Amino acid sequence: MSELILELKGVDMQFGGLKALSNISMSVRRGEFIGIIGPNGAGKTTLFNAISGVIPPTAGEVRVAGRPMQGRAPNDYCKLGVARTFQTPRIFPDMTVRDNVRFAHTFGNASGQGIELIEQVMHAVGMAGASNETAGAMPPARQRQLEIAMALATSPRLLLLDEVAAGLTEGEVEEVARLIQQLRGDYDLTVVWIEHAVKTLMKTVERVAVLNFGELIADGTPEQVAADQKVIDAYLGEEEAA
Ligand SMILES: Nc1ncnc2c1ncn2[C@@H]1O[C@H](COP(=O)(O)OP(=O)(O)OP(=O)(O)O)[C@@H](O)[C@H]1O
Repeated sequence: MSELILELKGVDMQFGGLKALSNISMSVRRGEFIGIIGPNGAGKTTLFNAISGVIPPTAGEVRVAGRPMQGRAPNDYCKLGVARTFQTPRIFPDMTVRDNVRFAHTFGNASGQGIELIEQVMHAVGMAGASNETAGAMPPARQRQLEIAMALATSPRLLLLDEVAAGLTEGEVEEVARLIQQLRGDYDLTVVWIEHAVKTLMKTVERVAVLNFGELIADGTPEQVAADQKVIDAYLGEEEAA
């Protein structure tokens, strides 16, 4: 069996009276490409926060590359090769694209890859020509691309993408999907991708996990998940009608 890069066991996230994640258990093998779908407020971003140590879970266990992550600092996640993007890009708006990527490389590149990685990742996401642009002046879709470049500059093994295709046209979403596929191969990544663009996501990923009201209601191949009545009732019926 191939190596498990991520394991969740009985993960809960309690926000006061709200249980945003409830007893989530799932594993991700090295090299897998997984999509996470579910209605608004289902707990998808909260799951990323739990996996990346941004908001550690209130119960249960997260393991990255076999190591228990409880009590670890965000830097430890980076050292173990976890990188993520945010729904609202977290970039330095007054800095240029290159300086943003350079920052990520300097402070997050635990495996010590040389500075040539900076130009390489900008090229990989199609931003080589924009390296001197001010990051905050770019449209949101470009800022998300920049965030992907920043994530890549940390030399990740596990890349968590949170709605990197939000607000794009169907054609653009397809382009993003192709880019992620390409990066996955080129950088030997395990990818977990949260996205509402279900049609493209289902065609792209190998496995889909579905959250609803903080519970994992399905986890399987896109075909299995698309045929699952619980998923259709909770999400897909509504998406198709939209
Ligand atoms: N830091 C927090 N404090 C309190 N409640 C939170 C916090 N973060 C998320 N929540 C709540 O947890 C629930 C899950 O939110 P989350 O953002 O994970 O959903 P989501 O599936 O990512 O939704 P969307 O598709 O709209 O991005 C929501 O009810 C949200 O309001």
